[in-house]
Amino acid sequence: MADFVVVANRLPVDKRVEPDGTTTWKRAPGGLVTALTPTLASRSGAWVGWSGVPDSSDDPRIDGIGIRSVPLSSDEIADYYEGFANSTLWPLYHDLLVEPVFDHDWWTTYVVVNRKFAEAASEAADEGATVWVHDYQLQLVPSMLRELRPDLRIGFFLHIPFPSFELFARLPWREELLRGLLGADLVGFHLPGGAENFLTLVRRVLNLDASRDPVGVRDGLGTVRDGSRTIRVGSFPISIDASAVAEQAAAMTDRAAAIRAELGNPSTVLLGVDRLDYTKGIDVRLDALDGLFREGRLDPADTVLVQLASPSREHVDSYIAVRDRIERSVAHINGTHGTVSSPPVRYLLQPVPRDELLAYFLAADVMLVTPLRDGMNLVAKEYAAARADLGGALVLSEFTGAAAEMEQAYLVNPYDGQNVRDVVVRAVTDSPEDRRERMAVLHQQVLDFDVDLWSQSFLQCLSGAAAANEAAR
Ligand SMILES: Nc1ncnc2c1ncn2[C@@H]1O[C@H](COP(=O)(O)OP(=O)(O)O)[C@@H](O)[C@H]1O
Ligand SMILES: O=P(O)(O)OC[C@H]1O[C@H](O[C@H]2O[C@H](CO)[C@@H](O)[C@H](O)[C@H]2O)[C@H](O)[C@@H](O)[C@@H]1O
Repeated sequence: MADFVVVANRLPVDKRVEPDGTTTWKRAPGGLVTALTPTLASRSGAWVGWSGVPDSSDDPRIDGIGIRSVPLSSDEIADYYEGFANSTLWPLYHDLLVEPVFDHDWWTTYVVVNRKFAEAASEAADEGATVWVHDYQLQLVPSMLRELRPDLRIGFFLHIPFPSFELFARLPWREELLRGLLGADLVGFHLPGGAENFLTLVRRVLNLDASRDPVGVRDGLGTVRDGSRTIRVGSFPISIDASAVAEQAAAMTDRAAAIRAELGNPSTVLLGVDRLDYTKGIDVRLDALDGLFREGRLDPADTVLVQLASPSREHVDSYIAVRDRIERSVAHINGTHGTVSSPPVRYLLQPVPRDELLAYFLAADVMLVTPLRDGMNLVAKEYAAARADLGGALVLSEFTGAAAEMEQAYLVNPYDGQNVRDVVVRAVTDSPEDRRERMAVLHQQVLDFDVDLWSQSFLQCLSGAAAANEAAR
């Protein structure tokens, strides 16, 4: 039984089946795991989640974290994960970048799978434990869990944007989803705008008393009154373990120089690092590069874009389509502007080891982060943390959560191709002093507002919110 339980769609471990048939587990390198490991280890913690493969129920113990697998069948993965989570909620919450599918069978499976997670959390949690539920895949878990275990302190955090009334209200299951979230004592979003959208929806869809004041960052919480309970609503921008990133990156300078040499020592190295997702705007930066070569503003013989993409949600139609689009665009640029020996775009569709990724950050003159919509975008923060040398420049879409904090980046509107091209040229050609000044602010900013601040501020607000509800009870 655990005193602190994290519930997330994915477990913080990767399962590997070796060639001889044995199974090994490795801690996954994600930010959430890094953020929560100290709390999990110090409070006898457990993590409830799915292994990422069908029908897996092993419960390994990693770094003092108790793992509790929620086994999902292939049909459940298709309807809950690829279907309702990633073909209904993901596109709807990301401003309809593709058309969301509304399918009643997917919804039924979403309810069934959310109940499995709630039951597993209920079994893992000690009397009065704190349970922190994460993300859009599990929005029904807070209320299901509260019904099973009224003694628990329950927090919920959404990692992706939370949409306006006009978008969210299209969901046939809008009331159920809002009610699901209201099982928590504290509901957290990256940005105040998401929290304010939630308060408006609760007022208009459920007719509950919800505060109207602007929500602050890490304080100035909103409130919803639901019977005798008060649900707090706040903004907690996630971050990274910036000092660890800076330290690891500092050891990679030789490899960074070797990467530049492997690329033919061009004057300008541009870099993109993303999950292969249509929200990330990989095509936006490829179009900009094509345009800049055509306009003669960048020289294809002396410029290289390295695009590191990690495969994601590969069975979902919209992900198959975006992969096709990107690969055609890479071939077009290399075919039109390159030579056999020096293609201007180097594209990799595979996850890159962590150290190597940090070396690419150091090797890049300009990092291109151009999503059409993104809850936060940790890549932007990792790049700024890695550049303790104050080199490099960050081009950052205004439509990321990170842009709200990283105002010294070269901000772009990814929907305005002309603007993207102009800003990329500025980031490449600005004086070294101007670029250094911007990077100094960004680097310090990610060191000051790190992932520890994110988790501690959320957990502190959760403790206050839950204590108030317990007193009222
Ligand atoms: N090709 C890649 N190889 C290795 N790691 C990657 C790759 N692409 C993305 N990542 C890592 O995955 C994480 C992505 O987080 P984020 O930018 O917040 O977006 P999302 O969670 O939507 O994928 C970062 O830690 C980043 O370093
Ligand atoms: O689990 P997957 O389906 O493979 O997807 C990976 C994760 O993608 C999403 O990440 C979001 O969270 C980041 C951290 O808060 C944020 O920076 C980013 O903007 C979001 O897109 C998703 O929300 C996670 O649940 C997935 O695990």
